[in-house]
Amino acid sequence: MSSRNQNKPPVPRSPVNKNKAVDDAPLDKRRKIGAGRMMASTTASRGRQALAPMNNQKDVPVAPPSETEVSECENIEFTKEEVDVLLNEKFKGKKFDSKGKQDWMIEYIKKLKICIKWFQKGLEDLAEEKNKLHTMLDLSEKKFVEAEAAMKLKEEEFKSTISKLEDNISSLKQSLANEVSQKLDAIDQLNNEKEANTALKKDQDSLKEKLSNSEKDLTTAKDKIKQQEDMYKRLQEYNTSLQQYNSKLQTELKTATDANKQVEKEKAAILENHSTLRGHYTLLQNEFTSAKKSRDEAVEQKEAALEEVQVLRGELQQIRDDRARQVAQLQELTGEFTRYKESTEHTAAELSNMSKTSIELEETCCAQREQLSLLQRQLATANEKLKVADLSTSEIQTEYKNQVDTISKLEKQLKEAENQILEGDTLRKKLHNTILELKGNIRVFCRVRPMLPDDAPGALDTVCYTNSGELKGRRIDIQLQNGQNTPFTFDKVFTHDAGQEEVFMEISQLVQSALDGYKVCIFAYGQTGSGKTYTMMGRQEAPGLIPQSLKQVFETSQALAAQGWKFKMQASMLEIYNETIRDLLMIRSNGGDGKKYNISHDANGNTVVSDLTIVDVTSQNEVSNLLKRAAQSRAVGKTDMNAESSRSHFVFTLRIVGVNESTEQVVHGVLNLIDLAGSERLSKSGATGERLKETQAINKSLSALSEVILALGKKDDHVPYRNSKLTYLLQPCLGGDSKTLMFVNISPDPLSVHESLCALKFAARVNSCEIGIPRRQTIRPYDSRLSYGKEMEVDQETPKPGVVNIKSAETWESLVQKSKSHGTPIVAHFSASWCIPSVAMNYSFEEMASEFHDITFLTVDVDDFKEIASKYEVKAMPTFLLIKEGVVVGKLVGANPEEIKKRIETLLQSNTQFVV
Ligand SMILES: Nc1ncnc2c1ncn2[C@@H]1O[C@H](COP(=O)(O)OP(=O)(O)OP(=O)(O)O)[C@@H](O)[C@H]1O
Repeated sequence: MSSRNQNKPPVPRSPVNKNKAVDDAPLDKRRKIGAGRMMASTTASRGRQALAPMNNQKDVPVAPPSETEVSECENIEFTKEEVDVLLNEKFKGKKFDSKGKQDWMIEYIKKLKICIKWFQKGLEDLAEEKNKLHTMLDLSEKKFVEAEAAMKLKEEEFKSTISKLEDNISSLKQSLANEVSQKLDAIDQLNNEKEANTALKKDQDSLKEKLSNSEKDLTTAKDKIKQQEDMYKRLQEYNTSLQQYNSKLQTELKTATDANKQVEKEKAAILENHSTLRGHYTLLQNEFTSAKKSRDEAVEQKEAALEEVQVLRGELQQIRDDRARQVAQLQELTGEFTRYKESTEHTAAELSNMSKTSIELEETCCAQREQLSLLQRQLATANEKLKVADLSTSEIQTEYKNQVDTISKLEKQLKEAENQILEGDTLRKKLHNTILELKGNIRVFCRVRPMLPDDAPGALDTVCYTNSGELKGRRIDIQLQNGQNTPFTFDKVFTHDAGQEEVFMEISQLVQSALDGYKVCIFAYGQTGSGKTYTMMGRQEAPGLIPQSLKQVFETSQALAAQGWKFKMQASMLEIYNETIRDLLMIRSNGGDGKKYNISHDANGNTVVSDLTIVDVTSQNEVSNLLKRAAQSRAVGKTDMNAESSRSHFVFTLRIVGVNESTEQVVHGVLNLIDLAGSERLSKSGATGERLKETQAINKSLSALSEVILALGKKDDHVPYRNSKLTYLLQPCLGGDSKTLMFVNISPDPLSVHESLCALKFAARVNSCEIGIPRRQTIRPYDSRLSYGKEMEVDQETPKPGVVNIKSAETWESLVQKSKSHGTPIVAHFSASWCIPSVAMNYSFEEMASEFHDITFLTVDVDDFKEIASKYEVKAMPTFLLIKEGVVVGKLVGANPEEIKKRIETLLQSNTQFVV
C-alpha cells in the first residue's frame, strides 16, 4: 500500500472513472483489483448472503468468509465511491428468487467483510499513522521552533537586507528619476535635433540654392583670396621684418645700455675737459682783458700823438702861411723897393732910409727864414714821432687782432666743448628714454639701510650683494635663518653704505625729465623703519631725494633761461591718513578742515585734487619753507589725531610749466615725490585702538596697491584703482604714461627678514609691471631745432593753428578726417611704433603719400622714401623722426622745407632709416 493510502482515508473514486482508475493503477494493483472482481463474480451468491443484513434481510444467515477469501481480500482497496456503490448495492434478481438473493447476499456480505476488513485495516493504519504523525508533529514542532528562531534570525537578516535593498531601491529610484529626466532631456534634445534636422534640411535646400550662387561667387572670391594671400604674404614678410626689428631692438637695447655706460664715461671725460677748458678760457679772458687794456692805452697814446701831430701840423701850416705872407710881403716890398728905387733914385735920403728899411726887412726876413727852418726841423721831428707812433699803433693793432683771433678760437673751442657736452647729455637722455620706453615698465631701485643700534646683532648677514659680473649693483640676496637664499634683481640696488648723493645721482635724469615735460613719480615703499623717510626727506646734513630734486629743478630751470626758457612752478602737499586726504599747506585753526578732497584725472592723465592748496614757487627756499610748514601740519596731526608722521602717505607734487619764448614751445611736467606709510604686521606690532585703525588703513591701502600691481601684471581689463585713495591718486603713475620709479627700502635686521622678503617680492612684481610709454606733454608749433627722444603732440584745450594733435589711440581714418577738415600746412608727429603697424595693416606707402602728400610722407626704408620724395614735393612742414638702426635718434621739425630737404639729403647719404 502506498503512503497516500496509509496516511489518508481512501479517496472514493467515481463510478464513471472506476475503469479509468483501474486503468491508471499500476500493474500489480490492477492485477489485485482484477482478482477481486473475479472473486466477486465467483462468490456472487455468497456475496449476496453477506450483504443481506445491509438490505434489511437480517434473517439471512451470513457465512463468515473463508481464510483464503480473507487473505485474498487483504490487498483489495476501496474508494469511497466503491464503498458507496457497495453500500447502495441492491439485489437485482426476481423478488421471490430467494436462492439468488441468498447467493447475492453471501457474495455481498463477503464484499462487505472485505470492505470492513479494509476499513479496519485502514483505521489501524490511520491510528498508526496518527501516532506517527504525532511523533512527526512533535518533531516538526521542535523543528518549527528551531526553524522559527532561524527564521527570526533570517527575518532580521532579511529586514536589514530589505532596508539595504530599500536604500538601493531609493537610490535606484533616484538614478531612475535622473535617467528618466535624462531620457526626457534626451527626448527633448532628440525632438530639438529632429526639428533642427528639419530646419537643417530646409537650410540645406536653401543652402543648395545658395551653393549654386556661392559657386558663382567662389570664382570671384578665389580672385580675392589670391589678393588676400598676396597681402598675407606681404604681411608675413612684414611680420618677419618686425620680428627681426624686434630682435634688433633687443640687441640695440643691450648696445644702448653699453653705449650709455660709455657715454657716461665720455661725459665724465668731457666734463673734465670742459672744466679744463673753462680754466683755459678764464686765463684767456684775463689775457684778453689785459691786452684790451694795453690796446686802449696804445689807442689813447696814438690819439694823443695824432692830436699833437695835428697841432704841430696846424702850427706848421700857420708858419708856412706866415712865411708865405712874409714872402709875399717881401716880394711886395721888393717890388715897391724897385719901384721906389726907380722913382726915388733921386732922393738919396729917401734911398738911405729905404735901404735902412730894406736892411730891416732883410733882417726880419732872415729871422723869419731861421724861424721857418726851425719850424721845418720841428715838423720833421714831429713827422718822425708820428711815424713811430703809427708804427707802434699798427703793432698794437696786430697784437690786438691776434689776441682777438685767439679769443675767438678759444670761444669756438669752448662752444664746441659745450656742444659736445650738450650732445653727450642729450644722447644720454635719449638712451635713457629709449631704454625706459623699450622696457615700458615701472623701474625699481632697492635700498638697504645701515644697521641701527637697536638692530639685532649680525644684522647685515641677512642681505648679500653682487659685486661683479653683469648683475653687479643690481642683485640682492636675502638669507633666511635656515640657510635658504632668495635672490632678487632690480634696476639698481643701493647697499647699506650708499650715500644720499649717490642715490640722487641715479635719479637726477628722471627729475630732469619733469622739466622736459614728462610726468615723473618716485615713491618709497617698505616696512616701518626701513628708511623711506630718510631716502625721501633725509636730514639737515644729508638731504634726501625731495630737497635734492628741488635744488636741481630750480638750478636747471635758471640755466635754461639762457636758452629762452621761462618756468612756472606750483607746489602742493597732501597726506592720506586713514583713507582721508589732508591738505598739508592749508592753514587750519584747529583739527581737520572738514573739506572733502576729491581726486580726478583729466584726459591727459593729469591728476587734480579738488580744493587742494597750490602755491606758486620760484625758489628752492620757498619750497623748503613749504616743506617745513607741511611738517608742522603733520605734527598737528600727531597731537590732534594721535598720528605719527609715518602713519600716513605723504605726497609732494611740483607742477612745472615751461615756455620757450624764442621757439614758442610749451612743456607741462609733473614731479610727484611720495613717502608711503610703512607696512606693518598686526601680529608683530600688537597695535590696539586708534593705532590699530591706522595700521589697518595703511595695510588696506598697501594691499590695494598690491592688487593694482597684480592686475596690471596680469594685464586684466579691470584694474581696481578705486579701491583706495592712494591707488586712485597714483593711477596715472601706475598705469599711465609717466616715468615711475619705486624705491623698495629694506631693513637689514634679521627680525625683519620676513617683511623684507614680502617687500622684495612685491617690488619684483612692480618691476615686471608694464605701464604706458612715457609721454612728453609739449606744444611746439614750428620748432626747427633737432631734439631727441620720442615725442607726441597731445590734445590741448587750445591747439595751435596748423598743428594736428594726435592721440596714440587715433586711427589713420580719424587722422584723415582731421586732416581733411584742416587747412594746410599741417604738421603731423608720428611715433614709429604707432605708424608702422598702421602702415602695414591699412595703407601702402603709396596710398599714404597720395592721401597725405600735403601733410607728410611716411616710409620705413630709404628707397621708399626716395621714391616718394621724388614724386611729391615737401611743401608743408613735415616732421621727421629719424630712426637709426631701430632707435629713434632724432626728430626734425622744419619751418624751412629747403633746409629740411638739404638735411634729408645729407642723412640719406649716411644711410639713415626714416619714419616721417
Ligand atoms: N641710509 C640710511 N643711513 C643712515 N640712517 C638711516 C638710513 N636709512 C634709515 N636710517 C635711519 O633709520 C631710522 C628709520 O628710518 P626712517 O624713519 O626713514 O624709516 P621709515 O621707513 O620712513 O619708517 P616709517 O615707515 O615708520 O616712517 C631713522 O633713524 C633713520 O635716520
